[in-house]
Parts: sequence; C-alpha cells; structure tokens
Amino acid sequence: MGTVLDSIIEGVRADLAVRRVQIPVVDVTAAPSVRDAFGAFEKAGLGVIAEVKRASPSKGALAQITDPAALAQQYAEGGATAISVLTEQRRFNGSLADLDAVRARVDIPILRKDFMVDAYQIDEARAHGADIVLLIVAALDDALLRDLYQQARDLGMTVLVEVHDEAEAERAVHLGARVIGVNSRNLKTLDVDPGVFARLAPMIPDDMIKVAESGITGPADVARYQQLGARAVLVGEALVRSGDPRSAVSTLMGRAA
Ligand SMILES: O=P(O)(O)OC[C@@H](O)[C@@H](O)c1c[nH]c2ccccc12
Repeated sequence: MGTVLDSIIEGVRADLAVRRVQIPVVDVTAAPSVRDAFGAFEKAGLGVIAEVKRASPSKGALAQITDPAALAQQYAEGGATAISVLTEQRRFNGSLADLDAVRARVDIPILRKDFMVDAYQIDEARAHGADIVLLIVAALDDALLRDLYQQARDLGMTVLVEVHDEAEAERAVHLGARVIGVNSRNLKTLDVDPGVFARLAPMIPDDMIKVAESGITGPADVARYQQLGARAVLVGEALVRSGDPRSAVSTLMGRAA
C-alpha cells in the first residue's frame, strides 16, 4: 500500500544505497563511548527528549536551523534529558552531519531519529555517536525488528520502540522493549490525535519507560501525559519554533524559564 511511510522508506533506502558504496564497512570501534540513556530516563522525574527538526512531511520547513549544535546546547542548558536529531534527508532535511555536530557539542544522550530498516544504519548511528536509536514498529516485520533491536542493544545503545496502535504496542511489549514511544501522529493522515496515548498506555507495563511523542506544545500537555503514565516526552516543532529553546525546554518541564 502506498502510504507516506512507504514512500519515505523508499527514499531512505535509495540514500542508504549511495552511502553503502561510499563507505562499505562502518567502523563502530572508533565511536565515542555510549551514554546510558535508559539510566538518564529512569533518573529524570519527567524526561524531555528535545528534537533538532528542520522540516516535516506534514508541514514542510519548520525552522531555519543554521547551527544544530548551538540549538542542542540550548536544549541541554534548559534541562533536556536527551537530544533527538532527525537524520532523514528528503522529508525532514536532516543529515548525519547534524548528528556529528550535536555529538561534538553536548554530553547528554543523543537519539538518531530516522527510518531504520537495515543493520547498516544501526552501525552508522553508533559510529556517529548516537546512544539511542528509534525503531518504528510499523516499518518492520517481527524478525527484522528483533534483529535490529538486538544489534543496537549489543552495541550498548538504548532503543526507543515506536508504536501507533494496539497491535504495534503488543508487538513492542512482546519484544521486551524497555523504552516504548507512543506516537500520536497518524502515519496515514499525519494528523495528531492526543487520545492515542491514553488508549495505548494501559497496554504497556509500568516498569517500561513510556514516551509520549508528537504534537506537544506546552506544560499542560506534558502534565496530562505524565498523569497518563508517561515518563518522558519527545518534542520537536514547538521547540524549534519557540525562538528561545533553552527556556522553552525548562517551561515544558514546569520550571521557571
Ligand atoms: O514536532 P512534534 O510534533 O513535536 O513531534 C516530534 C516527534 O514526535 C516527531 O518528529 C516524530 C515522532 N516519530 C517520528 C518518526 C520519524 C520522524 C519523526 C517522528
């Protein structure tokens, strides 16, 4: 079926084929050491994953981010638990160069946010200093989901396993994922439905880190998700558009800016 996700993944595979020719074997041994993201989430009362996001398929360009490292540093100063860096090129205008720049600047855990469909990308994430990778359940069959999950864990990384509906939540729990993200954005319509987290959270055991993703604009949203069991939130658009990312993060966490 020709969904948005399918067409994004088609582009991701084409770009990946080019990188594979340029760099046939990714050297993960030279990578910066892994930060313990899971521990950081456990320690944070409410974790904020602040995203470096230039554009999105639903809205096009979101912000002129001329210095992703400076943006990430402001997120960190505002109290972010982790930084998410979108590396998908065609729809989100991200790159591995953005990941490199952010890694060179901040000390907190970094998520490589992309459409991971191949073992090569997991090694690549680690080689570029990522501590967390995103695995989108909707994009993977169970065998590949399990293989990529295990590969990332073997490299010491934390895996954020993303779900959109009941069937996907069940697959994520069955996998043994310790960090599960509920994305409120519908992959077909690209609309945000804030009711999705309330529906899926009860299916996820409370000893897992539940992350609420997408459409979060302020501390009231955060408080609502926290009440429903979220241990962390993932926020992009509201932060890149805020004009003051440092205080935008601390405001999200309910602190004075
Ligand atoms: O910009 P928002 O609405 O705050 O959303 C952030 C994040 O949830 C979103 O970027 C996202 C969630 N899952 C994804 C998977 C791929 C690309 C992007 C995403």
